[in-house]
Amino acid sequence: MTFIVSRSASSTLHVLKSRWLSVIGRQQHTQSSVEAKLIFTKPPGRLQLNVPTAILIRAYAAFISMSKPKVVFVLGPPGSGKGTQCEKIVKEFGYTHLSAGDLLREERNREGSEYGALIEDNIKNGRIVPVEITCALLENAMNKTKEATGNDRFLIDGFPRNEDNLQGWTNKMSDKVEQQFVLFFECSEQQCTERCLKRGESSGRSDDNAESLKKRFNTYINDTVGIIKHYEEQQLVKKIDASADADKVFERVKAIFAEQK
Ligand SMILES: Nc1ncnc2c1ncn2[C@@H]1O[C@H](COP(=O)(O)OP(=O)(O)OP(=O)(O)O)[C@@H](O)[C@H]1O
Ligand SMILES: O=c1ccn([C@@H]2O[C@H](COP(=O)(O)O)[C@@H](O)[C@H]2O)c(=O)[nH]1
Repeated sequence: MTFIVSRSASSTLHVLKSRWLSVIGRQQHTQSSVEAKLIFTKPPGRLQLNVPTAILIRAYAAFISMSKPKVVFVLGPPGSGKGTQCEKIVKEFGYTHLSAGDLLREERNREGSEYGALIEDNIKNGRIVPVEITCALLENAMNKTKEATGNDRFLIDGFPRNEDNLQGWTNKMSDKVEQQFVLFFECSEQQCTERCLKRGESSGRSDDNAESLKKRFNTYINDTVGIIKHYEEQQLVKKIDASADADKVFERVKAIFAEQK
């Protein structure tokens, strides 16, 4: 018999966490015939339950999966409206928006960053920064958000963009997160370029110019499209026509998020 004494039902799973190793460490305790005694000691009453250990193990497995941050990747060509739609999703559905590009620009601007020059060189030329840098920035931002706000649902905007990104993320993060789906904004090069050039009149971005945009599109076609195909093969992609105005596009986005539990 395993005794688990807990102040309340809600804290029981946390108790289970600390007991998990000792429970599964002994083979006979994984048999469903072996019972664990759950004792809730929260006043005013004292509730005692006998629960098969196998059920506790399943509950704990569910708890572990529930407690993994949920991630939606947001992909599409430069200027397709990823950032614009992410802001709307944040307001309506309570996700935290993490733009890989914004995190890289922030790191580039950070005084003393050893990666500043390398990041700027890549951004200006529309190339992809090595995944070790981007993945570390993303993981750090996820942890900080979780700690500060408790929110563990993330829109990761503009990542993964190439094979190096995909491999690096898979190796380091795939066991730590629950991948919900990939939102893919489809929009023509001409329309996206027009949007970015217009944005360039005020954005101050070193890559919102015709020369950089040509390079960014080449990278998108040569590298990122393959990543979207990879997720399509896994039936993870939700494709959206992003050529309409932002509110119309959001109607389509909303329908996708509304069908998530
Ligand atoms: N549906 C839309 N119709 C017209 N303009 C849009 C639409 N969505 C976004 N924009 C404008 O286009 C520009 C690019 O949008 P946004 O920054 O959201 O795209 P993005 O995909 O995040 O771009 P990037 O990958 O280059 O960061 C912005 O100036 C934005 O206001
Ligand atoms: O995962 C990423 C994301 C971005 N970059 C670099 O930043 C620029 C700008 O990205 P936006 O998403 O348009 O803000 C992009 O062209 C890359 O150079 C990256 O390397 N890795």
